[in-house]
Amino acid sequence: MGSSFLVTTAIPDPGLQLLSDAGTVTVLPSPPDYETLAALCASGEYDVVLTQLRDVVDAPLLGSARVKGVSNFAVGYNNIDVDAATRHGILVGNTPGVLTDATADIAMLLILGTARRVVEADRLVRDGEFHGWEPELLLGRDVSGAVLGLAGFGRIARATARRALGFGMEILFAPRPPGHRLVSDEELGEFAGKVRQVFWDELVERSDFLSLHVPLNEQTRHLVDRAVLERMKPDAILINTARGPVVDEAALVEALRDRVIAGAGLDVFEDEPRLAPGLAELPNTVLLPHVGSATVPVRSEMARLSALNAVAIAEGRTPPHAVNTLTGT
Ligand SMILES: O=CC(=O)O
Repeated sequence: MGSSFLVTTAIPDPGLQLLSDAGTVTVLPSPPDYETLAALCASGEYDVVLTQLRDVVDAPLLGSARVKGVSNFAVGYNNIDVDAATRHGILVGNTPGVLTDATADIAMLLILGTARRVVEADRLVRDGEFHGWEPELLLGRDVSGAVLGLAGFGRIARATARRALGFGMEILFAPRPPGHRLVSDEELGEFAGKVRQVFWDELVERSDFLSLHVPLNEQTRHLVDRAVLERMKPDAILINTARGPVVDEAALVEALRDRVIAGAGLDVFEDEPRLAPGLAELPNTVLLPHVGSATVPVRSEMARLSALNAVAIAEGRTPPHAVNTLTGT
């Protein structure tokens, strides 16, 4: 008998095909609420559940779950309590690598879009307010020569650095702030001599654009709070393509309103899909609906990887990308 898969939200080709080649697939008609997902996972009917970022897979759910694995359709897995999964002998898969460039493109787009006021400019044209070339219409700021500060220096931060170097930016980074292991010159590889490693405080104070590339965990939740925003340059712009809760969004709205910093480019929000009150009304922001990985080829690769992870876990093989290992189970 083949394996049995629960898919909380339909995924693109070839994901569902790979799953159905390996067994029975149940795709839920709409995203499940927490109780529904917990009950389905506890039913014993499924070998692996294929989840989305909005599916909360916490310790109580995992405690009652009768599944071999959870395959997340994302590189981030802050929606899953991985320690609890490990304790209960449940493997967790994710989809790293395939979305690195697409997400770095969105970081660069937000840098350019905030610098050159693209949302305001687009609105002006659509509103019929473009009356011809003017010397002082919608003046923005230069990206070339500006300091880009990268919080974190993993795959997506490096891909962003690669792009930003092409735009003539000066690049600083702080590895996984606050206060994490420094990156050796050897590990810098292609970036040796091109980017400079600094401590978190210097990164905050020197960046013209501060771009966040850290995973969400207890160390990084509200990493950017009012105190950090106040230490940024008054003309600095905050870019977030990582996870919303890394920023205290209410404090950000206040800081943008009070001109403590100049702008923000956000692809992620603290309580998606809700926005902090006031955020949508601020002109000095570019707001995207969490589309870092949203290209046709990337979503298809994510579907392939998450399905391969699910099938491998169901069949008792090592998945291509697991974020935990089970020893002694
Ligand atoms: O945010 C998207 C992801 O983690 O893949």
